[in-house]
Amino acid sequence: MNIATAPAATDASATQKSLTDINTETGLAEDILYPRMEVKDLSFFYNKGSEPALKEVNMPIYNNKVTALIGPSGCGKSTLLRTMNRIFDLYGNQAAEGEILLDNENILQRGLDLNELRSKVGMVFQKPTPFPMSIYDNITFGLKMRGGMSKPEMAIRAKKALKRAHLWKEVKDKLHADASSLSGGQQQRLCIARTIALQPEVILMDEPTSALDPLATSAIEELITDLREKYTIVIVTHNMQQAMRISDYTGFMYLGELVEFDETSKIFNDAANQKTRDYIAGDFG
Ligand SMILES: Nc1ncnc2c1ncn2[C@@H]1O[C@H](COP(=O)(O)OP(=O)(O)OP(=O)(O)O)[C@@H](O)[C@H]1O
Repeated sequence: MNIATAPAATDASATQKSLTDINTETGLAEDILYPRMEVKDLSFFYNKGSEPALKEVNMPIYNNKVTALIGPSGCGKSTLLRTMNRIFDLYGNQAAEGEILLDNENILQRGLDLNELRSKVGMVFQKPTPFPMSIYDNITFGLKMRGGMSKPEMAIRAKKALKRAHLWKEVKDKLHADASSLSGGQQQRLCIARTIALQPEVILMDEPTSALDPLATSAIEELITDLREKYTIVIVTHNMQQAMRISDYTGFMYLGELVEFDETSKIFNDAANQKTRDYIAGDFG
């Protein structure tokens, strides 16, 4: 495995592709691993001056990998996820300290264009949240808001996003039907398609399958595994089996701290920290 630091990026589409390198032993081209995002000494306060919900968290988010955040209820998983596209800016009394670098730029800096940030760092929530409009309009809504795209271009982008979200075949004949007519699992794939249509660099997922049945869950898991080719994904999950199945890296959190971060196989088979081992073994949580 090759590890490199993130290249300074000026063009999102250019950095969307993973860099490749030639493995000197095998002679084959392979991806270079680098942190697409880096969380540095991050502390987060829901109320200024109160106990922090995150305590000096440091963590890389590697490009074109799935990173899972696990830990007992209330340990700060969702809080960490939400700092990564500054959803917390929606509420006045909250504060973050430290840095989160996205392609070497600190996204916590003042004056950052939050709409631009959120189109680079998309988010999928626990419950499917389709807009009250047609399937097609759900996909093109963000594109229209952003502007600069013709109708035919938008139609091509929408089709691509629906295909990539494994939904095209199921909806191609009813694109103008109301999104609420879809099943829960289809609605969640629609929300993923809506996020993908904006071509983000990173996709954040907050327990995206917890409201779905096992069949819909496995469709989303398969989709996440596919999406990794093009996107960097961070997922919060309560489901240990799911973290094992779909993630490359796992961070175990406890009481606002990132206790351990490593390759998923290491965390689940040979964690360095006793607390992590106890949690994985189901001793608490
Ligand atoms: N809006 C809020 N205002 C004040 N405190 C909050 C708020 N949201 C979360 N917290 C607190 O921040 C801490 C971390 O919460 P967070 O939701 O990030 O945990 P979590 O690990 O995602 O939990 P769960 O697995 O139950 O979703 C908890 O102590 C929680 O009570």
